[in-house]
Amino acid sequence: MKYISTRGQVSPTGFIDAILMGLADDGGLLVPEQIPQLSSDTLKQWQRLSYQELALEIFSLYIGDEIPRADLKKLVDDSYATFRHEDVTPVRRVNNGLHVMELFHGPTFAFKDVALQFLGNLYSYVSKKNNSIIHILGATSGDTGASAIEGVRGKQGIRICILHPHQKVSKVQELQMTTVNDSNVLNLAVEGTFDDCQRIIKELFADVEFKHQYHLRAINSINIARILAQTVYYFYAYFQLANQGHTEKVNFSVPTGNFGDIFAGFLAQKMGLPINKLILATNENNILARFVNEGVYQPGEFKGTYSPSMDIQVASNFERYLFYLYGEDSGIIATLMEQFKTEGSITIPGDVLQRVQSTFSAYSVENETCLDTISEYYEKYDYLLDPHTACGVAAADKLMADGEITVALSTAHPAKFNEAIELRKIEQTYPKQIQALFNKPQFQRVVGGSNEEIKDQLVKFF
Ligand SMILES: Cc1ncc(COP(=O)(O)O)c(C=O)c1O
Ligand SMILES: N[C@@H](CCOP(=O)(O)O)C(=O)O
Repeated sequence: MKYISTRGQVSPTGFIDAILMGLADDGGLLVPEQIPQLSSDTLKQWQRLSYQELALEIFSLYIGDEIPRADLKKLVDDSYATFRHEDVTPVRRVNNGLHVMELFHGPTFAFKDVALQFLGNLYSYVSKKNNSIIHILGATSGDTGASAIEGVRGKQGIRICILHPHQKVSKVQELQMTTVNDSNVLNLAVEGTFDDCQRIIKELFADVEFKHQYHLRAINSINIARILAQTVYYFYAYFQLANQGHTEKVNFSVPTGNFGDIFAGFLAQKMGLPINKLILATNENNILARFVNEGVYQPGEFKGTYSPSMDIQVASNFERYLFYLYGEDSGIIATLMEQFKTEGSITIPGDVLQRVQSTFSAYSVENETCLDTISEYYEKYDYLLDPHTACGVAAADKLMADGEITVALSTAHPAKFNEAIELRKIEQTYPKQIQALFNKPQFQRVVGGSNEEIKDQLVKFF
């Protein structure tokens, strides 16, 4: 399998080079040259596979023989051995129409572990095998950072620097990142928003000379490995339901910020998974919901919400979706992204919007609705939702039709976001791994948001 850029100016490249490249060198995003197509026979054969077996099959399609199968199997097995649930991403029935897929059974209690345990091990494998230098630079609104650090802390040959918006992540997220005292980890708390952090790292990755000189690698969902790993659980959820006799198409409701998770669902659908609608749920930072409902992609005003990990205006994977929406025409994408840069918005015509709406429906969840949903599900079903998951569940309740089955992605454990939960006077017991964080010293540097200051920190650290 080769990987190409959404902007068409990078020669097709193999899987490992694509992972190491992260952001494409022309500023676009890497996508597979062809999306593998699965027959209904293959889907049937995969229906009884374990999570690990399924991951191995899906990764093999995208990696080919670049990694020997036995090595890939070991990478997969090691990556999911750290999960606390034997099904890795179990699906629970909540009521007749709604099932919740719990993606938070990994080491940092968020869905990011599913991909970042794998990517951490993959980087370690590549570093040893090819003698590559791995200097990771990432931006986080809280979960990616903690998960990426956990995936590589203490690993030989790897250093990681994570930018997070100072005092705009939850207390537990901050502790998960900043109580790590391994010498290969640097936490920079940026005075600004997540969008500022993401813009800085994208600009540093786009400075190809700097990127190559310091061997910068990505762990955010601009890295195609993240998307591929997140595709697996859509299949696994569908198979878990099929094994219970639900063979009809299902909806997936996805709390969305950077458009990585829902893009993984879109990719699964393009591979042949019988998905009805992808329900895109945002919080009050609703650029993507407005796009799906009105056809205009234009950042609004930043709002701090109860689901801080989705406080995102500019979605880094949106370009990948536009690429498929416009028939894989990299010329159009380069023009649209240039237009977004200069004019600050993209508007699509009515016929294109109809295509968007045949795949997605979208709902923007207000702060109070998010809390109401947490209270309602706790009281009615004795099930505690984290505020991000609550956005997905609220959107599913609003948008799914009678008789449909929807899987809502539960992207984080509620213990990570007690700031929201306690507003509804719900008392939760923290898992012991989270409780233990409160007694540890923190290590982070608070920095301003200029590229030069960050560069300076990186040069000293790497
Ligand atoms: C808990 C949680 N839910 C949902 C999201 C949104 O996912 P994505 O950015 O892939 O759209 C994030 C951040 O990525 C998150 O941390
Ligand atoms: N919500 C994310 C933001 C970064 O998203 P990514 O999927 O591109 O890594 C976070 O928790 O950091």
